[in-house]
Amino acid sequence: MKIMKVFLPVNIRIDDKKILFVGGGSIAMHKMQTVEQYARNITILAPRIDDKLKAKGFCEIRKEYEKTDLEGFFLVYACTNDLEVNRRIKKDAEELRVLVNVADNSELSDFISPAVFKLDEMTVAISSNGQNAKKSVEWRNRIKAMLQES
Ligand SMILES: C[C@@]1(CC(=O)O)c2cc3[nH]c(cc4nc(cc5[nH]c(cc(n2)[C@H]1CCC(=O)O)[C@@](C)(CC(=O)O)[C@@H]5CCC(=O)O)C(CC(=O)O)=C4CCC(=O)O)c(CCC(=O)O)c3CC(=O)O
Ligand SMILES: NC(=O)C1=CN([C@@H]2O[C@H](COP(=O)(O)OP(=O)(O)OC[C@H]3O[C@@H](n4cnc5c(N)ncnc54)[C@H](O)[C@@H]3O)[C@@H](O)[C@H]2O)C=CC1
Repeated sequence: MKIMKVFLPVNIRIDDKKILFVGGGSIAMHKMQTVEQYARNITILAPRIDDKLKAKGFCEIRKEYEKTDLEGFFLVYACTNDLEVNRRIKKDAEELRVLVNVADNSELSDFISPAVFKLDEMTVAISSNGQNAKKSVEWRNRIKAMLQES
């Protein structure tokens, strides 16, 4: 029998760590909106990077992914539109002990992204164990509205 995936909620320290996004399209942009509220040491690696991502001024590497690109990174988000490349990133990251999020497959991910509301030092982070992202967003929005009322 296949074991069900389980994700432990943790707050992981990243101020002294490097984060890599492989792929610079709409999903990378989407994830960046949360990550950039916490991290500055971000690198985007892709042959083509969307203008909106470029405007953020993070480090850019304009090339196709290869295994050595992972060296020195703590977290990697595999966000290319090539599912085979995303799987290769997963395999390489495992070998190099880099924690990986595979945008198209939470089953292959070491970590997933919760729905976040941040206000100064306070954070609310909602997850559905990767099973119902829409519901996570809905809960986050309700809690956010409630907090903004009070
Ligand atoms: C596993 C995970 C990815 C990961 O992190 O690995 C995942 C997977 C999937 N998302 C899907 C759909 C959508 N996801 C969003 C948006 C967000 N998704 C996020 C997280 C996660 N989504 C992780 C699990 C989190 C958890 O545990 O709950 C948020 C919270 C955070 C972030 O991405 O940064 C971010 C809100 C950002 C914000 O607002 O702040 C919207 C738009 C919306 O609702 O606004 C749609 C509807 C699109 C539409 O219907 O058009 C589907 C398709 C099936 C389905 O419809 O459910 C899958 C399944 C799959 O791809 O396997
Ligand atoms: N987790 C989620 O919530 C969702 C995830 N997805 C998945 O996210 C992935 C990305 O989708 P989009 O951002 O919309 O695609 P996109 O087409 O906007 O961007 C793709 C990016 O990948 C880059 N890329 C392609 N091949 C590469 C390689 N060999 N090395 C490095 N970079 C490479 C491109 O240059 C581009 O920057 C897809 O696999 C899709 O299935 C899609 C919807 C929801």
